[in-house]
Amino acid sequence: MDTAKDEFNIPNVIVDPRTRTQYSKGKFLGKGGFARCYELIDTTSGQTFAGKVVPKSMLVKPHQKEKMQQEVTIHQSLNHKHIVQFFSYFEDENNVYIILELCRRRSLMELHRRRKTVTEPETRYFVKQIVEACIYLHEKRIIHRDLKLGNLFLNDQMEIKIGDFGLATRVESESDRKRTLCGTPNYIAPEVINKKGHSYEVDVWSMGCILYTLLLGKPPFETSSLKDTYSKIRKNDYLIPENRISREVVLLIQRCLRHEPYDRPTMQQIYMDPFFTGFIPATLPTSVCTVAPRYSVMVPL
Ligand SMILES: CC[C@@H]1C(=O)N(C)c2cncnc2N1C1CCCC1
Repeated sequence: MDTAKDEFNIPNVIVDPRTRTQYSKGKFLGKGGFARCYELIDTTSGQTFAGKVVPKSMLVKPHQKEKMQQEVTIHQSLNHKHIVQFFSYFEDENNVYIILELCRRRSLMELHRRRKTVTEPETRYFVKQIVEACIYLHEKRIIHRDLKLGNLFLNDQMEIKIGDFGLATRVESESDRKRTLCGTPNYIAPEVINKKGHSYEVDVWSMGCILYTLLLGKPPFETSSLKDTYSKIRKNDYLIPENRISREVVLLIQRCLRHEPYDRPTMQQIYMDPFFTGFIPATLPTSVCTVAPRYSVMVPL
């Protein structure tokens, strides 16, 4: 039973006027920014999607409209195995609807909360897919700017799908350094806090935070207040407990978390890092959402 306030009066059948596809409203998935999100089922094909429903009453200021347009324009232009597929965007008199690929196993945020730390093979498995998608994004001159566990979605095959391009931007030229970022990225880089120019390197910074959080169970700069966290980021003040993770991943995290953007590796260099020469499972069972996997090696009887 959806007891939303009437501004979200969502009809039980939603029609995409361009394709005349009819969707029936399914399970409530949760809130995402201004949106209430639902499973939407195509009544003809039976395929289920993830739908973001944003009331137009929330898009009155031109600035909000432009931000949403930018998110749609960027996301619509993407097509990659490890990026959430963008299917459609349309509106009716009350709402704007965005139709996205459904990821039935939620995100790395839920997995992290349940598992606390994950094994190095699992980390290689997940981070390899994230980096492949980021190489694709950076080649298209797109910076995600808000890579975090909650935006790294998982489907039933436990494959990573990067989503939420709400803070993403396009780099006009190679020398272009972005100066503004409207919103608060979760794993925010020092050059963004200090309002210096920023570019692709902010996504590498986030990768360092993601590696650290998955392997050590909490973010590198976490404190009880945002101000203190920003101060630790500015001072590059973080610790990696020795002997809990392998030497090469300590070195990789340290390189991704270098204070100066130009000292950080590119996504391509991360992909070639010795860390990825270690064992990488070809697939992961959905049980890893709750318990560590056991890797078995076949030996002839
Ligand atoms: C539809 C919004 C968001 C999302 O972007 N995707 C791709 C997604 C895909 N599959 C399930 N949920 C998704 N979410 C959740 C819904 C509530 C908060 C974030």
